Amino acid sequence: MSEPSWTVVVPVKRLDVAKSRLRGALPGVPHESLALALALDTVRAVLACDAVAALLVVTDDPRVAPAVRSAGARVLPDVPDAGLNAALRHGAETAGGPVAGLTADLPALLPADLGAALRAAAGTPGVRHFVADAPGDGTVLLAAPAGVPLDPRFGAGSAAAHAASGALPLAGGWPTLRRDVDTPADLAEAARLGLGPHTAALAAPRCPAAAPG
Ligand SMILES: Nc1nc2c(ncn2[C@@H]2O[C@H](COP(=O)(O)OP(=O)(O)OP(=O)(O)O)[C@@H](O)[C@H]2O)c(=O)[nH]1
Ligand SMILES: C=C(OP(=O)(O)O)C(=O)O
Repeated sequence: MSEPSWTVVVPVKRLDVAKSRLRGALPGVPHESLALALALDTVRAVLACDAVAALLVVTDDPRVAPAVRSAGARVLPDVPDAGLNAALRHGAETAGGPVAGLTADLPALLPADLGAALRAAAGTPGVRHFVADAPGDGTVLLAAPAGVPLDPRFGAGSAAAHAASGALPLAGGWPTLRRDVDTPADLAEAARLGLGPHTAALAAPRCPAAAPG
């Protein structure tokens, strides 16, 4: 087993305003419960990854903080109303050392996929690396070695923005890492990969109606 060395920073937005593109994805399931489940399944996989030394969750949400703390993460208060990149910078500057920013919407994430990507990111010293999302235009992970600022450029078109900033794309497959969930279609794709327990509990098909007759 490789020596864990990475601190992973996972920002989680306040649940009442998070994942707006997912609203209505699971009829009858409160939206905040789904947003929380996505984050908890992400956190669970990060904490089970053998390349991760520590997990820092950047959040102000009163439901998220105790839940991720009890799972084993350290919690850092968010930078109020400053956005995802500010939250990532804040976490990375607090963490120090090799640091990887990760989105909190990866409910199918497997520790093995994350570990493989982090080990690949350690391959070229002194350089930042990123993992694009499944469509290839967004980013799910941005890794910086010790002494190199994370310099996050998450948002629309972030894969090109990270490449333009000098970060190198990591070309591994890692389907469960690349499958972030922004829309109901993304959630269906993630379900095909296999959801973590928190999201699966909400997304599991309702008991089929009793067969007629
Ligand atoms: N702490 C913190 N986390 C954020 C912030 N903005 C986004 N995130 C997190 O970053 C991850 C990826 O961002 P998005 O996919 O854009 O999430 P989102 O903004 O909740 O989604 P939409 O409302 O659908 O755009 C999500 O897991 C969010 O929880 C922020 O301002 N602060
Ligand atoms: C945060 C990102 O995008 P999205 O909001 O689509 O997850 C990103 O890919 O950098």
